[in-house]
Amino acid sequence: MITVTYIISGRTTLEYHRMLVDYSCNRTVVRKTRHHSQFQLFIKMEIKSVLIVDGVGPVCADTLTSHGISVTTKPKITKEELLKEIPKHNALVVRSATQVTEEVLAAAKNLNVVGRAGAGVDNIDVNAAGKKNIMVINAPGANAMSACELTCGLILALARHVVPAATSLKAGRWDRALYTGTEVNNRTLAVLGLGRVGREVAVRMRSFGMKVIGFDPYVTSEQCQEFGATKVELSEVWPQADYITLHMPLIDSTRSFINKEVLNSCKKGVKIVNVGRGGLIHEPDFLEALKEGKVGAAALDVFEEEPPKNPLTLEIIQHPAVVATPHLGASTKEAQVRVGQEIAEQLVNLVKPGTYKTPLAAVKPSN
Ligand SMILES: O=C(O)[C@H](O)COP(=O)(O)O
Repeated sequence: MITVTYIISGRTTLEYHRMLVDYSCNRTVVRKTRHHSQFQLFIKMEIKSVLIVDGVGPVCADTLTSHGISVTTKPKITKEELLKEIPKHNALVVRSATQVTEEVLAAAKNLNVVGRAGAGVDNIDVNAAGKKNIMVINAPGANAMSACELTCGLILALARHVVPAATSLKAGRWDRALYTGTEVNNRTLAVLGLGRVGREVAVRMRSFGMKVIGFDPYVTSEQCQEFGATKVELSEVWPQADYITLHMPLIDSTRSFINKEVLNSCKKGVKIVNVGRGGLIHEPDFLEALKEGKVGAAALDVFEEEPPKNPLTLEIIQHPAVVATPHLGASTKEAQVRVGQEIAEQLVNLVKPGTYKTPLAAVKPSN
C-alpha cells in the first residue's frame, strides 16, 4: 500500500464531511487536514494494473505506462470476458458502453477504482462500488464542449431540414420547396439541465438570436443570467418552448422526464434534441407524439438501449422527422484526448501524489 495525498478544492465543510463518510468507509482516509478552502485527504491506494475498455483514446494508456503502471487495453469487451479479466486489475477505465454492474464489481477482487473517461456514470453501479470500497472517478467537463457543439449543430439541422434534404438530393431529387425551413432567430429554446453542457449551449444559441429559457433545480436565476438564459419553472417551459434540449444526468428523478404528460403540455410541433441520455425520454410516449405530430422534429444522439435493438426505438430512429446519430456527443479528437488524459492523470495522482494538477473527480455514492 502506498500513502497518497490529493486535494479537493473549494468544498464546503458539509460536502467535506460527506466525502469523509463516503470514503472513510473504505478505510482509505488515514489523515485529514484543512487549509483555507481546501481539504486534503490522505489515501492509501494501489494501482499496479489498469484495464482500459470501450475505445478510450491511446493517451490514457500512454500516460499510465509512462509512470510504470501496467495497462491492458481491450477496446471491445464482452461481459463474459470482463468477468474473467477484471480480477487481475486494480483499476478499470470505461466509456459508456461497458456496464459496470454489481456482478462485475463482485468479480473485481483487486479493484480499487473505476475511471469513467467521460461525464455520465449511469453505466456504473456507483452505490455497489461504494459498498465494495471501490472509488469511482470521472472527467466531468472534459467532453462538454464537444457535446455542446453537436447539440447546437443538431438544433440548426432540425430548423433547416439539413439531413433529409441532403439525403433527398443524394437520391437524385431536387426538392427545394419541401425543405423550406424556419429561422431559429427569435425562437424560444428551453435548456433542461444547466450544467457544463447546457450552459455552453445557452451561450451559443443566444448568439443565434434565440430566446433561451432554462430549468435546473441546482442553478439560480442569477447564475442563469450569466450565460444568457432566463430561469423558469418547468410548468412555464412546455407552453413556451419551440425547441427543447436535454442536458441533465440520468438519475431516478430524471428518468422518463419527457413523457406523455409533458409532451401534451408542449407547443404542437415542438422540436426536441437529446444529446444527454436516452432514458430521459419515455420512448413509447415519444413515438406516439411523433406519429401524432405533437413532436414536429427530433434529433437524438442517445437511446434507452445502445446500440438500439428494441423495435420501438428502431421505429423512432426510422421516423422521417427524426435525425439520429450513434452517441457521438463526445466523439471528437479533442474530447477524447482530454477525457483519456484526465482519467490517466487522476489515476497517476493516486499512486504518485501531486504529479499532475488535475483534481480528483470522485463520484459520491448516493446511499
Ligand atoms: O457521458 C458522457 O461523457 C458522454 O455521453 C460521452 O459518452 P462516451 O464516452 O461513451 O462517448
